[in-house]
Amino acid sequence: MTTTHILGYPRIGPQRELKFALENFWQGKSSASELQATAAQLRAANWAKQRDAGLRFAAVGDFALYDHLLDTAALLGALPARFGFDARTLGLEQYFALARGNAAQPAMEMTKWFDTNYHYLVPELDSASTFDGGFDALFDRVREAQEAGHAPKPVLIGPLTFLWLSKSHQPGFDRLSLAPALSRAYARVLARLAELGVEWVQLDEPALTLDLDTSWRDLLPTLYAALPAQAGALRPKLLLSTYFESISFAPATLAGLPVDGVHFDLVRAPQQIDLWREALPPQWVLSAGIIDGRNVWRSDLAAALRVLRPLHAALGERLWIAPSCSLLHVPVSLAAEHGAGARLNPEVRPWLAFAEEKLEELRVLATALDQGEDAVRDALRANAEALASRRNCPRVTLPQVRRRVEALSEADARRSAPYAQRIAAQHARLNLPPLPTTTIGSFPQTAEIRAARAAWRRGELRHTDYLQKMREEIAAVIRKQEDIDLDVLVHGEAERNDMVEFFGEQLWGYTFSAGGWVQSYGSRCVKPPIIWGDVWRPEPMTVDTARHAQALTPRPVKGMLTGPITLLQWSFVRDDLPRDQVALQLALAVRDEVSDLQNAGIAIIQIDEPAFREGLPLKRDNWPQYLSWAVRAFGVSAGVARDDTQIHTHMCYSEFNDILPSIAAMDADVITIETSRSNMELLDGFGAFAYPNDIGPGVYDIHSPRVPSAADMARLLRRAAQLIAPERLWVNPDCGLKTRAWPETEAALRHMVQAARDLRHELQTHGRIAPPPAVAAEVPVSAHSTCCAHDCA
Ligand SMILES: Nc1nc2c(c(=O)[nH]1)N[C@@H](CNc1ccc(C(=O)N[C@@H](CCC(=O)N[C@@H](CCC(=O)N[C@@H](CCC(=O)O)C(=O)O)C(=O)O)C(=O)O)cc1)CN2
Ligand code: MET
Ligand SMILES: [Zn+2]
Repeated sequence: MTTTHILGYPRIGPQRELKFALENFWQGKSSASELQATAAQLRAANWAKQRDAGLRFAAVGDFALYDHLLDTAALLGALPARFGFDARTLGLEQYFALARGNAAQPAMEMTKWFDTNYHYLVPELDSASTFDGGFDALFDRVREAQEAGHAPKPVLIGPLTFLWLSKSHQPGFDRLSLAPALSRAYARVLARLAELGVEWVQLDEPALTLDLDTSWRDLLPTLYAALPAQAGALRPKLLLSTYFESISFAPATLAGLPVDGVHFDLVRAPQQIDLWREALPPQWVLSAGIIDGRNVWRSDLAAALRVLRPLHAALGERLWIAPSCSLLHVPVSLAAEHGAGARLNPEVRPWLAFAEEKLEELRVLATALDQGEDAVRDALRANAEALASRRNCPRVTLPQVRRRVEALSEADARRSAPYAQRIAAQHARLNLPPLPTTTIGSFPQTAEIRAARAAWRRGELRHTDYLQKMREEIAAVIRKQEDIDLDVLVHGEAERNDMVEFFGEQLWGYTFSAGGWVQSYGSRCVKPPIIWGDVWRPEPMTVDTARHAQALTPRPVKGMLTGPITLLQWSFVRDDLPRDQVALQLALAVRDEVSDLQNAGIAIIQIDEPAFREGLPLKRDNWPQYLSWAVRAFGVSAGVARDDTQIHTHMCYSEFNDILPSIAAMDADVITIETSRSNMELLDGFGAFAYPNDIGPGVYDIHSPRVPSAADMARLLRRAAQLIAPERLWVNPDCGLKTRAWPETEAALRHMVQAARDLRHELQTHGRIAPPPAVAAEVPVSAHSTCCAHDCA
């Protein structure tokens, strides 16, 4: 029989049960045992689903209360030393302190998992990291699954990926030196799993798909050296699992590792199978990741069978089939998308498969291989019909949209004058002081705002009443900003559920689930909208709101838009059109909005691109192509702005230095970026590269409720002023304030305005800004940048 399995299942729950259980626990509204009971129920339900779909194994270890990389660090006994915790006795309070910070320590750093919108906690290693003795939860989970009658297949981050994603802040320490100890720790974990009767373990090694340098490539055998060569008493069989790209190592290199099979992502990198078909070691299994784990489209089962049949003929039982990667990245089930409250376009619904439906696809594929296609004739026919209805749907392709994209010229993607000329026109129009202060767009999304939106969606609040409430909220934040004395205001984004979903809801070619939540980090989720057809903007999306906000104040209020690359990156995107084409369609929609905003008298328009870096391909060879179309798409959206319309962009969560020339080529008049967590280190790159336009380096971390002092922020600004000419410097927080509460927001902004005032005074009196005083031991903020700390509590 063909083995079917999954690399992991969503853990948030069909109704986001885990989110609410976590937030209740953090707020003291429920006990630890209630939280653990919810978690156990979710695991039991997930395993039952896997069994019902005929999967051979139940994935174990894919579930985590906060993050699975944190769980791996705990399992290995490799917790950040600065917390002083013993992994063997890790309690819930300590676990969440690592994830969210506590009074003594900022949280572990959080960053994006490869090219996804999932964020993991970055393990911190140093020369004292020993990996001896970790947290035992994984073994308990194995027993839990066994007791429920399942065959558990534990899922672990493999040693190479673990070490690659870890960081060390100890000067002069190279974490590569930890490889032998880490290898022994994995050997111990595997031996314990073998004792529990575990047959197979999946070691996730997505780092094998990256362009690693020689020192990292050479490390691979060392990292696997302590694992016994033969699967037997001391270790279970090992499936080396790779995803998101093709494996960057030659088959001969991997063939020497003591593993028993390999998993390939055949959705992102189907061509790699040709190389491996011949080279697969004779005892290994080949796990074909044939169903898209990153997107929501129903698979083409006939096409999948065309790939699988020859593999099945050649490999027999050594062929396994699976989704391309963990199903963590897709919503749980389409079951919630029927009946009352459903928002999905009914025409599009049959074209989709969320996690639960993907399990069923696996069952059909395996049955077709084992028993012949007749055994699943009806399912295959239904699949073919759904695909045909998608292919032939006249609403998917819109000739007028295609023509508009084709007609785009190079000039359309550029502003008509160079920055120097534009900025002069903008200074004349805006008349701002030096070091102008602003914020990134959103103000706290209060429970009241969300409740009003939920009531409106349920039909309990009339639309006009909802709109009126949002207008009142906007008026209140305008007054508040005037009172704080910010120079460039924002309307606060109260009316937006999410910066991507909000625009998707107003664009043609998009549809939305009612409950299609995907975990972004911890308890925070997103509901990515779905692009199924050609995109265009039927009418203005933000102009009324922008006009309303601007009418309330003489100060400039920024028009606030999400850029084409972020709209693309944070949506589920159609797979029947190249991404660059979808990006240009989105860019035209944003361009139309920019045009309408400036015609309505809005002088400053921000086009957010926080996902610009995230969209960068995993392999460097593919960077130039992406960067070229991504910069062009941004250029198309901004290119319509007149000289005296100031275009801002905003980026966060990014390692920008790799792509500075492209950021410069976007040619926004002002870029605001996240830098405070790295103590302005990020700005070194902008300084060295001589970034040409205005910059607002974030002066305070919005991920933590901590209120920085004016002196803290002045110190960062002084650093920034050494790298960027003061006349090009703006003063702003790192990112939007939607996850914060009002008291700390107001306090921090008042300090920020004070810091700007002080330095402005110094600049005007002395003609320069002095460097920051040398601090005896400057706290390396970057060493422990915080994450969502306390967001939800
Ligand atoms: N798409 C996206 N990706 C991003 C970011 C982002 O802002 N958007 N920011 C970065 C960090 N990631 C983040 C991801 C999520 C959230 C976040 O705040 N998520 C909220 C949900 C936001 C939302 O869509 N809210 C909706 C729906 C809220 C909701 O759950 N409503 C309840 C009922 C409402 C109530 O009574 O409270 C329901 O539907 O059941 C709204 O405001 O309308 C959450 O998990 O709590 C923040 C940052 C990177 N990636
Ligand atoms: C994740 S970037 C967020 C930008 C958006 N304008 C906000 O302030 O929330
Ligand atoms: Zn941001």
